[in-house]
Amino acid sequence: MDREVIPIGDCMRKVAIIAGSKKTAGAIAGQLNAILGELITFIGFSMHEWMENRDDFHMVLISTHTIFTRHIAPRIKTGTVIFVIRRTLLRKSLEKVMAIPSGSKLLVVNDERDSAEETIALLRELGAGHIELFPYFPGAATWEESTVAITPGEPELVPPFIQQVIDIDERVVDVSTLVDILTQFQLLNNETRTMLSRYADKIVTRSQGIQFTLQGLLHMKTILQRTLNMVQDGVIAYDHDGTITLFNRTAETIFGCTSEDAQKFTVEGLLHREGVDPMTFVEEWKDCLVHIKKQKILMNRQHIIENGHVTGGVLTLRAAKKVEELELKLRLQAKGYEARHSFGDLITVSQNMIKVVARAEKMAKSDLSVLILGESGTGKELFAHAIHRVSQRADYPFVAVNCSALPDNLLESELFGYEEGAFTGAKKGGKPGLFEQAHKGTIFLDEIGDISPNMQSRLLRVLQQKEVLKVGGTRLLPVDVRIIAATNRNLARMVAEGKFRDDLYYRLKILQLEVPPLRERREDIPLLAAYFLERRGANQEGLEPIHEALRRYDWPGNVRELENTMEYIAFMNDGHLTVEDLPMYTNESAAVDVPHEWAIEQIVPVQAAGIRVEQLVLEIIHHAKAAGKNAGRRAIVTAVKEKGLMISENEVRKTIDKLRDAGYVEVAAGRAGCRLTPSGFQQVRNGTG
Ligand SMILES: Nc1ncnc2c1ncn2[C@@H]1O[C@H](COP(=O)(O)OP(=O)(O)OP(=O)(O)O)[C@@H](O)[C@H]1O
Repeated sequence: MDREVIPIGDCMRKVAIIAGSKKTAGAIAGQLNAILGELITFIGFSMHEWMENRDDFHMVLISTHTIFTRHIAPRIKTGTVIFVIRRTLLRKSLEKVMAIPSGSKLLVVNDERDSAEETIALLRELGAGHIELFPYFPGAATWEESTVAITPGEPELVPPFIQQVIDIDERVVDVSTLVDILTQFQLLNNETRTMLSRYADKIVTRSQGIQFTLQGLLHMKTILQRTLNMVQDGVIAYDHDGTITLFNRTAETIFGCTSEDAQKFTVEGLLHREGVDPMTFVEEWKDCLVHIKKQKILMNRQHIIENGHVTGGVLTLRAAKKVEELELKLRLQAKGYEARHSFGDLITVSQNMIKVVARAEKMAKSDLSVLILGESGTGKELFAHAIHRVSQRADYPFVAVNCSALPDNLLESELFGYEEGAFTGAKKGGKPGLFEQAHKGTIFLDEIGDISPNMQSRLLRVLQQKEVLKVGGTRLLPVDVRIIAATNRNLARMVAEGKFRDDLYYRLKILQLEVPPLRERREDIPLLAAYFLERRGANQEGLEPIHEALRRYDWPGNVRELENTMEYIAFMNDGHLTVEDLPMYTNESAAVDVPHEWAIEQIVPVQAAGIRVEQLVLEIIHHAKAAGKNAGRRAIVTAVKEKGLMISENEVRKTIDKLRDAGYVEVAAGRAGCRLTPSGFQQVRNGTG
């Protein structure tokens, strides 16, 4: 019958035991308290003592069916959880009975007829069919045919004519009743199951099913523990509330404590004791390096999930030796066969970019090819690394190839490898190709838009057939590689113009990611600038004047150009850096051009040309500085002339005074002349923009 479980907190669980006599009830309560007393309190009552409708117990256990039906049933409050206790014998007691010669006739002595008959029924049920048993209790008719009696702990009731008494001790509560009680209180867990199976070992379980299950559990746990003790890694299993359920020998060595001691802690508590932050426990751990007892330990954690819920987990711990292997792995990374960047390395606050990152993370989960489009320096390669790192291929190589860096024939032998003697200069024994090296991993083909038609068809074949043919080879080699390709070229247009194979294009672009240029996410500029400076440990002070200039610049070389600029600034910053010192303004080709409208054919006085003189002078100063020239009064007059305009030196002086008063220029002593302040620079941009 399905009953409701009892949802109550610890320490409040109270169970009444009702039996024929106070003595029996007390004995049963004593047994149960000895087994489950830490979790539940059991109190015994004689059936006469039990008051009608008591409601201060969560459960009532009754010693026999007869007592329940004849005496107690009408006196129990509706809704109370009731069980009739099943009792059995200790294993050693049954062994005594089984040793009695077949055909013997024995009395079974108890305090009441019912009890004596129940004991006989129990002995029969437990397999004592080889002897004849007769009930005996105080007041029963004397019957002297037998000289041997069996009694469950009541030798004082044995009649005097009996010569031998076999005391089979008090009956004990059967494990099936314990299971019922624990289930009802939702207390059936790994710990109580282990306790039950130990108990079941001592008694003769009345339910064979339960006996087998529990013995099986104990047996399995023993085998598991033995097996885990042979494992070289430390293994710790724990249940939903962190209680440690298994702790193997290596774990004992690592933590310097016995499995028994460890099991007094929760897994978090144990790690905390070693100074490992249990907060990191929220997520799954993978190759997490921690220090336990001054030893480098590599820790992995996996959740155990049952029916969609985390019901526990397993921690594995690897000692220093394995860590060395990881260091070897890191050395491999340096060779370029492992992804160095993850999504965490991608700095952005741009909503636009955040969406691209979210798409990339989604794409990473699939195993399809990815095509990453974007201008040079936008972070395409960074995306490729990050995608690999969270993909199912993360534990295998990540091989990056820049397709435009090598001539066609070299790229071919790099990608596909070659057989010995394939061409003059080919290495003895041949060479494996990068596809082969990337087996089970990812190959990143950067600048895919630059590959020749021959390479396009070879690549297409690899994608279609998942096999590579080495240069000079005849044997097809199966490879399992995911391709991530990237280009800053307009592949769709190249396809339309017949410069890129459409079949290859469509295979590559199954998943397509477009990384926006930096000028379309200017909000990222200050963040990236600070990040690059910080990465170099550079002084970030005194750079306020140039922040606006950085934000306004178009960054044709995108994040890479910004990174280089910040490297330059980190090196140059002496606290007096100005906008004019920035590389993009000192490099003439990249400097802000003087706008077209200034270019007037004839020599005309500036005022007559209707030109804003201040703006023109600002432009000229800026242009001169960007070209690395000085911007004194004379130079400005000349520059104005070159534009077909006319201005006197006096006018230039007055204009400069005005500009200085407005805070747009600073006038240096000597030949250096004027230079723009940040607001002067902004004024130039406003005027030209
Ligand atoms: N969002 C970002 N956060 C931090 N660093 C970035 C970011 N985007 C790019 N970078 C850095 O900028 C540099 C250029 O990025 P990357 O090489 O990935 O660009 P790319 O688009 O592949 O360039 P190309 O097309 O020239 O190969 C790298 O050093 C990269 O780490």
